[in-house]
Amino acid sequence: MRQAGRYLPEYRATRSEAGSFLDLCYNPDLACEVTLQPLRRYDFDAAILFSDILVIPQALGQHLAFKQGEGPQLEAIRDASGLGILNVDHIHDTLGPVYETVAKLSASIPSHTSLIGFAGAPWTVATYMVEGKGSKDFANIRRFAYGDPDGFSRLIEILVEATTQYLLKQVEAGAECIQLFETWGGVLSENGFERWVIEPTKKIVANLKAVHPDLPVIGFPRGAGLHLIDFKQKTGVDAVGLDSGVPLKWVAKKLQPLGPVQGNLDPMYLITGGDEMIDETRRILDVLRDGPFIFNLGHGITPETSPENVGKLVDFIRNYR
Ligand SMILES: Cc1c2[nH]c(c1CCC(=O)O)Cc1[nH]c(c(CCC(=O)O)c1C)Cc1[nH]c(c(CCC(=O)O)c1C)Cc1[nH]c(c(C)c1CCC(=O)O)C2
Repeated sequence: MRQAGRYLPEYRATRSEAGSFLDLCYNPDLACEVTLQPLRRYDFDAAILFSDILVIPQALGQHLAFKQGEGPQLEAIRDASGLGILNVDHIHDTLGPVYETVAKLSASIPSHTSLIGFAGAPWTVATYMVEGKGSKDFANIRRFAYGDPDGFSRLIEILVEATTQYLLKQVEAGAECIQLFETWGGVLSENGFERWVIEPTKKIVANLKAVHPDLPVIGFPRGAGLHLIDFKQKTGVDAVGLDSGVPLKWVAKKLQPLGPVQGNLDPMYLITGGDEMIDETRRILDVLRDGPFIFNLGHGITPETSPENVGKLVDFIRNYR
């Protein structure tokens, strides 16, 4: 999950030194610094590369900006006629600084800390490319995907290719594990989920494993609900990230026997804190402790999070028996 960010004063300071959020993503020294900041405070077991899932559309040639308070803005591609601006051949020209960040991190994180590289999964990245920004109803992308599946699959194929190349370079630079963020998989119909979430993820996992058979890959299909079993079995991911809504007794019975799971504290508990945060964390650990399990949040940390509560959470988990 996202662990760096605006909840930390030292992140806000480094971000203003960098200029903008994207300047920070493409500045290897400063991106390395913000990745290390939460590790210094909390000594997490893993570090996640600081970058963003939207560097891929940008590297493919789509204009991207992050406007203060408004999130990402892209020039929307609403149908297949818009795909001509995308070019997979030169993505590393833009993404080079990200690989440099990974290499720097690999040299500077403690030896007991794992380094996670990441990318957005194709469907989720495509939502921003087609909607042009964050969306509430995903009407434009569903219209494109359902109305012109062949045209839409060209976009997904471009993303499968670019994402594979991007992740292979991250691994070459020192990433020890990969997480694929499928934040918006839950908005699709049953067939849509199969075609636009499971199929492309399966291809990326196969492409990565063809070169690095032992590379651990975590899939995080947020909002996937009952699709989680299919997702785990068909895509070939090693572990599955759980959003905060997934019922854990069901996970312990049906999903955890298939492989490690990761999750799923609602990040809002890091704002509210107190006994409620500890009780909810204990519940998660109690239900999932008997199988392979990585404690995590159910979604990224928010800017309003209290850094002190993160410390309390980590202490509780470290001392849990
Ligand atoms: C959908 C998505 C994005 N980015 C990401 C996702 C998938 C995971 C999820 O659902 O949260 C993934 C992501 N984004 C970021 C990371 C880095 C990981 C880390 O260092 O913790 C990761 C893994 C940095 C970031 N990416 C972003 C921030 C906040 C930027 C800032 O400093 O203002 C960070 C730290 C910005 C971002 N990036 C994105 C949006 C919609 C926004 C705006 C929302 C906001 O402003 O909080 C796209």
